Amino acid sequence: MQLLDGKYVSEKLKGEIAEAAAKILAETGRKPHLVAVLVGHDGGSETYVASKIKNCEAVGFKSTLVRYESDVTEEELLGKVAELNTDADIDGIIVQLPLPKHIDPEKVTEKIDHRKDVDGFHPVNLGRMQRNLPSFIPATPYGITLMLKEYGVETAGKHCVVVGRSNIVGSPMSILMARNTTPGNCTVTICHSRTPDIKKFTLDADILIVAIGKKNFITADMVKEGVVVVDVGMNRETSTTTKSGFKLYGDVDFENVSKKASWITPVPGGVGLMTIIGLLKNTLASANKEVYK
Ligand SMILES: Nc1nc(=O)c2c([nH]1)NC[C@@H]1CN(c3ccc(C(=O)N[C@@H](CCC(=O)O)C(=O)O)cc3)C=[N+]21
Repeated sequence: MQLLDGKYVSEKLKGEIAEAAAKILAETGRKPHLVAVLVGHDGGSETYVASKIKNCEAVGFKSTLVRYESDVTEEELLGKVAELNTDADIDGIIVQLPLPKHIDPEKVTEKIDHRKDVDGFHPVNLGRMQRNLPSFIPATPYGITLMLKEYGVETAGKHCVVVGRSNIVGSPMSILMARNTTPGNCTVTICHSRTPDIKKFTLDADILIVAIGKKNFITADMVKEGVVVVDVGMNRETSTTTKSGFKLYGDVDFENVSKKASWITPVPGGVGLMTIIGLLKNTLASANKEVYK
């Protein structure tokens, strides 16, 4: 088993991103600027947004955190997004998901100017990605492709099984792995809650990407020898042994599945760290007007 090490890859790519940001600063006198909007106090979201902000600062980006209480109205939030859209100093806007039930995430996602949509969730970006046109690619799937590329994992002609069909991971991931790109050119199967026998598909996977949100969902009997495993699970449980009071678990029984895998991502230290890199790279591309003029 070889580790797909998110810590190693993310540190390396952060170095490259920091160099590019320094170049922008030298040439234009400005820094790439990300605005993150956080609604409410959900522990996970707060941690992830804090990590995004911290990493922006680490690579020389400007970042702004906009906070609302969970009783903010949809109207107020949409108004804020409209204001951020027209602010010329802002390159990227993300609204952290999930949002409280009274706010429609689709409305918020579509309100963000697709030219500043560094989460890559806007329908324009999703459509452009599917057509292999320049676009912002959702941060987690983007980070996963960067990881596979860094380790030179072969994907062409392989059977890639994606477990989960969410808008932010499973669905865009399946598009990326089927595209005529590197990584890509896979035969892709998407499994979800209505797939009667998921094991039948996972057992045939050369590459298995799991984003379903259930601790230890993938066990060793569900995979074949030599499989490449990407664990997108971020299952937080309270813990008395960690200083944060939480412990993070993936969707894969790492201890046993790793014995059969050729490559595998750990949790933490895998995909989560690469998500940050995807976001930073999108923000950099926006500042450089690489996707939209
Ligand atoms: N609009 C929006 N964009 C997102 O990109 C988005 C979102 N909403 N909602 C929630 C998910 C989740 N997410 C993570 C980011 C970083 C880590 C991360 O840094 N993980 C570290 C450690 C985390 C820890 O220890 O708690 C790791 O896996 O090693 C994880 C998860 C972004 N998301």
